[in-house]
Amino acid sequence: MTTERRVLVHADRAALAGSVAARFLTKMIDLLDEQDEAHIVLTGGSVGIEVLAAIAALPARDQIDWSRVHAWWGDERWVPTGHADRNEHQARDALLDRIAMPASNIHPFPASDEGLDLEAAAQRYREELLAAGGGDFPTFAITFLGVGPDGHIASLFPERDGPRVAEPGVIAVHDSPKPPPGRLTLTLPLINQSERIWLVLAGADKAAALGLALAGAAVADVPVGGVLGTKRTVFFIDDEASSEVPESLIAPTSYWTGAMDQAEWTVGED
Ligand SMILES: O=C1O[C@H](COP(=O)(O)O)[C@@H](O)[C@H](O)[C@H]1O
Repeated sequence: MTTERRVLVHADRAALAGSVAARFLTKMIDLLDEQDEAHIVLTGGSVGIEVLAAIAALPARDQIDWSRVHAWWGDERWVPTGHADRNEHQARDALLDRIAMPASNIHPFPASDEGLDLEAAAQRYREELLAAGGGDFPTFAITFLGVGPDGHIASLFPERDGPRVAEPGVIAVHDSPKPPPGRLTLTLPLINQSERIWLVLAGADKAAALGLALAGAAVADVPVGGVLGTKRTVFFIDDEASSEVPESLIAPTSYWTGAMDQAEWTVGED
């Protein structure tokens, strides 16, 4: 376990998405050289989906054996199958429909039209995770998280019960302050079992939450402050989001250096 959190600042959100996409593909190629399969966790949110689209745009995506990759989600909005607000729907549109990942490797949360209530849906996702991990939760190689202006991650919102849940698992959320009110989310202890957590956020409206989180604000008030992967925790941000980040936390960064169709980028250790 490392308590180190790195902040990599990019000129703008397009540079950020391209840089994260390139790092992701590089890391996946390395991981799949070392292990049979990898479980990844996707996020919704504006930058999270832009990152997925940037991955889809890189030719290096075809160097990944996607049959050895399993995709999960950190949270989902309680709306029907195919609804435009579903994080699953947006991720399929941006990336999953464009790569050769087998359908059985894609693990969306249940949707609101599947005949389950929120609690039963959370339980079903928990069971699916445990089955994939052979009785334990799978080890997530890379977990993407967006961050809301209020400091929420996944569907763990400030001043709600979710960030206080102390057990690794999946919970139902009935009172999300951001619509829709019903959601499903991994708990913070389960998110923190991820080897690498890559937070992606951009825009001046995220700067205050990020600054508070890095300054050690209480997790119940600023949930993103409680995020810590077992190997790496990296905040990929744009310049606008960086205004309240202490200088000492900003790593000498690696910026995207090439056009989206070139395999040219500089990467640090992830
Ligand atoms: O509702 C959600 O919002 C957050 C952040 O979204 P953003 O558009 O402000 O970047 C996202 O991380 C989460 O997965 C999603 O359900």
